[in-house]
Amino acid sequence: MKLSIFGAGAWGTALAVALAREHEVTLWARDAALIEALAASRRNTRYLPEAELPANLALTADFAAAAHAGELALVVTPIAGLRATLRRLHEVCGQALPPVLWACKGFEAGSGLLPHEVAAQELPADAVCGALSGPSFAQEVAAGLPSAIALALNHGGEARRLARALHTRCLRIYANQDLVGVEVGGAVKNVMAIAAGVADGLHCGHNARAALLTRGLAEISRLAQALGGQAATLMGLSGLGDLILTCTGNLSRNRRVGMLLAEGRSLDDVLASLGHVAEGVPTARETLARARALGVDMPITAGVCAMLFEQASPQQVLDALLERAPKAEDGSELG
Ligand SMILES: NC(=O)C1=CN([C@@H]2O[C@H](COP(=O)(O)OP(=O)(O)OC[C@H]3O[C@@H](n4cnc5c(N)ncnc54)[C@H](OP(=O)(O)O)[C@@H]3O)[C@@H](O)[C@H]2O)C=CC1
Ligand SMILES: O=C(CO)COP(=O)(O)O
Repeated sequence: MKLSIFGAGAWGTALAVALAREHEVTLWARDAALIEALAASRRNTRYLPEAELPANLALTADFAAAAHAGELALVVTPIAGLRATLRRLHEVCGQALPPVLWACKGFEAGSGLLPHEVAAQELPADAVCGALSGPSFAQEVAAGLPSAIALALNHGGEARRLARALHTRCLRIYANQDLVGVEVGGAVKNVMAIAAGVADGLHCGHNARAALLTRGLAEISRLAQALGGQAATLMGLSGLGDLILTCTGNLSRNRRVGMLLAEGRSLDDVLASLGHVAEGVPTARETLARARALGVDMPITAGVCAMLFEQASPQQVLDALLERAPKAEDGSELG
């Protein structure tokens, strides 16, 4: 299959390396100098230095050429770049728009929209499109280590066809019909990973981390259901799976943000030192706004927002969470 990947950060590069083992892949980046460097060294030293780029991987900074090259477009920019990339794809391809998958995780800053809601504003109503999301650190996927991710589409038959076409022994693709659940799981686990990094940075212990993941999953699930997703999805790859990976794996950038905040570093300093996107930061604010509009209680997310945007210290946020009144495990009041 001919695939075009838009975005040559860590994840776009890893997917390109993995998918080029089976497919004809073109990787596009907006930065022509980056593409030149990749072509010269066959390595993305800026975003994924560990991986060698296979000889059959085509590289380009020409958006239209990449758009026309693919029978499937994969948008792997951060969510901040999703809207512009979809708009450009539609402009360039018109009626010939191929199926589009996005791999970004988050709510769009400013609008608070999930990726499929952004797509509904930028692509024609009959576009076949959806999300690729799940527990998948770029370095491990590029190295060919086994991973499993979900593919959720607005068209069930196409989801199954594309899952079959993209599936490999090491990059296992599971079709899913719950686009809302898959997107909410992928977005909000990054907020929880910041919280988990803080808890571990404050040496709260293993019990605390397990409690945080479990109560975090309850928050994510409440929000997903209020937005029309299904609870079962959040027990799957793009819910529990990605939550475990990102909250416990030291390769996570969002978890690293939390750990550095717990050391007393400022958010600006932490983000400047990261060298990569940390989607949980802008998404925390949007998650909380959407939750509040829907009357969904998300105390961990609120704590992360207080720390990121209201100068609350990690210890103050931890204390506030621990001082909450007891509740039933399903979130109801004890009465
Ligand atoms: N890394 C991972 O393991 C995984 C990441 N993801 C998700 O994939 C998305 C991308 O992450 P990742 O590749 O890791 O991020 P990185 O920080 O490694 O790279 C970001 C890339 O996106 C480009 N970019 C940034 N803003 C825009 C924009 N507005 N328009 C077009 N391109 C842009 C950057 O280009 P430039 O250099 O020009 O700024 C760079 O190539 C995120 O939503 C992330 O949550 C999902 C699964 C795994
Ligand atoms: O989404 C990811 C793994 O599934 C990557 O997480 P980070 O963005 O926190 O590194």
